[in-house]
Amino acid sequence: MKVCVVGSGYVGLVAGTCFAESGNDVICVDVDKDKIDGLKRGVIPIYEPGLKEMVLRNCEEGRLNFTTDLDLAVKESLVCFIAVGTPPGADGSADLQYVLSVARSIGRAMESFKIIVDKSTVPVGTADKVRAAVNDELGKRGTHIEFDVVSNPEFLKEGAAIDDFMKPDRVVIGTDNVRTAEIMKELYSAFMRKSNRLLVMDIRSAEMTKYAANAMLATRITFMNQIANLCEVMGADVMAVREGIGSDSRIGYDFLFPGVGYGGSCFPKDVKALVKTADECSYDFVLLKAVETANERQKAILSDKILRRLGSAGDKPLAGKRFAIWGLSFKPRTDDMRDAPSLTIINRLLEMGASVHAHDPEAMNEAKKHFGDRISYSVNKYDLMRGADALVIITEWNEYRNPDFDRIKELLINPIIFDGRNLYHPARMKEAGFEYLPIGRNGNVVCEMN
Ligand SMILES: NC(=O)C1=CN([C@@H]2O[C@H](COP(=O)(O)OP(=O)(O)OC[C@H]3O[C@@H](n4cnc5c(N)ncnc54)[C@H](O)[C@@H]3O)[C@@H](O)[C@H]2O)C=CC1
Ligand SMILES: O=C(O)[C@H]1O[C@H](OP(=O)(O)OP(=O)(O)OC[C@H]2O[C@@H](n3ccc(=O)[nH]c3=O)[C@H](O)[C@@H]2O)[C@H](O)[C@@H](O)[C@@H]1O
Repeated sequence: MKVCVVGSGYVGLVAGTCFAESGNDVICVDVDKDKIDGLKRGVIPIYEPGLKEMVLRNCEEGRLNFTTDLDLAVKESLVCFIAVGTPPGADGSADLQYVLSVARSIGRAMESFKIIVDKSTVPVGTADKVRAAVNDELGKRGTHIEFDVVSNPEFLKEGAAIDDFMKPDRVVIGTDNVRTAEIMKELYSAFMRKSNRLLVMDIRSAEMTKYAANAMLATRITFMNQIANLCEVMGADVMAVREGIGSDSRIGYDFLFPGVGYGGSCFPKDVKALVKTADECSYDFVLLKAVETANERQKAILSDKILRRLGSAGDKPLAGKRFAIWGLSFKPRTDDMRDAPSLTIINRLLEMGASVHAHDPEAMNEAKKHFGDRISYSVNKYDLMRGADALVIITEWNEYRNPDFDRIKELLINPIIFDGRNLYHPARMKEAGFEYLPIGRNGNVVCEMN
């Protein structure tokens, strides 16, 4: 099938590449000329495991192409995906300017029947706006061409994007047209081997499904963060509690890891957008508003602990203190720093007068865009600890899981570790001579917890 994907970011590039991998002819479009020029030379603009190899292979075999020429891509394709950003506007609602601008461009370019698929995360009712924008452009041209608008939200996770796309738990197709549903089923058939859960539903339900999924996951994480905070005061251990509740098949173990608050390009903005959608309909979504507030507080948990343990009086209570940071990206296996908790935590440490020295396996270039030379960076994860007052763990990269603790103890001024991701066993850290401050753990757990 001939497919174009407009927007070659995390979602568009992964979707386009996976569609090419399953034998389709795909053109990925972007307005960013540098990005497209780079992709043509095999330079992948993001870090996503497995993506580079797959892009190179499909380009070489001629099924995957890159262009800034949207007109040409649209003319040559039956299915046109919109996969551009929907960032939060000033009031928290999803900013649809990029989606609607692409819809207009498609309306100006199309010469035959098209299936226009909205893959960006968009509020309920956006498909109607896309349809109106395309019709408006066709009207300006004084022409009538049939087209269909489909909602096909994406559920991939960064860091596991290819696997999530090729082996999805489900694919959601929102359409009111049976023939279009069949074409979409054919396009996705290669990915339906793990589960045959291709769910065809009405467009508005498909649009809502995406927000409901992200809001549910954000709520679940927030719930666990609050349980962890309570465990800490009550002397319980949140990792034992996780085992205890996760074993109930109605609850399950996934997405119950407490930490420094959820971040990333989607949970924060999608929770905000859903609250805003509800507000616009005069529905007070109290639960999600509380989730947002609780998550903001959670991002301050680590810096609050640091302040309590190492702070002094005055308006710069951490002046003269030096911190080694492990992990900058919002989660492991990505270089994405959009809404990363590390931004809040590090800014807070800097405001309190501390100096910050950071390591991340992939995100240091991204971090430089945010912090510039206000912090220093180290490609070696131990060097930055020399003379530091404590180690602060923000992101759970695998390479931090079994470090050389003797070396850490030698380098730090104080053997203190503030762990925002509960990577180590508290009892063992105590034996090793560390003062270990995880999230919601008491160190009395005798058995190993996963
Ligand atoms: N990042 C993720 O893990 C996921 C994102 N989503 C949703 O997918 C959408 C896209 O997200 P990302 O891929 O992360 O965004 P991104 O920011 O990585 O990529 C968007 C791309 O669109 C391009 N673009 C903007 N306007 C354009 C235009 N008029 N024509 C052509 N290209 C244009 C930009 O240059 C950029 O390369 C958002 O709605 C997001 O909420 C959904 C699931 C997962
Ligand atoms: O709409 C999106 O963009 C995507 O958002 C999330 O994916 P992503 O943001 O890539 O990453 P997650 O693994 O979901 O992590 C999000 C945040 O939650 C945090 N998290 C996750 C899981 C957990 O148990 N605890 C926890 O604190 C992570 O550290 C991270 O900050 C969803 O998981 C995807 O299904 C969705 O498609």
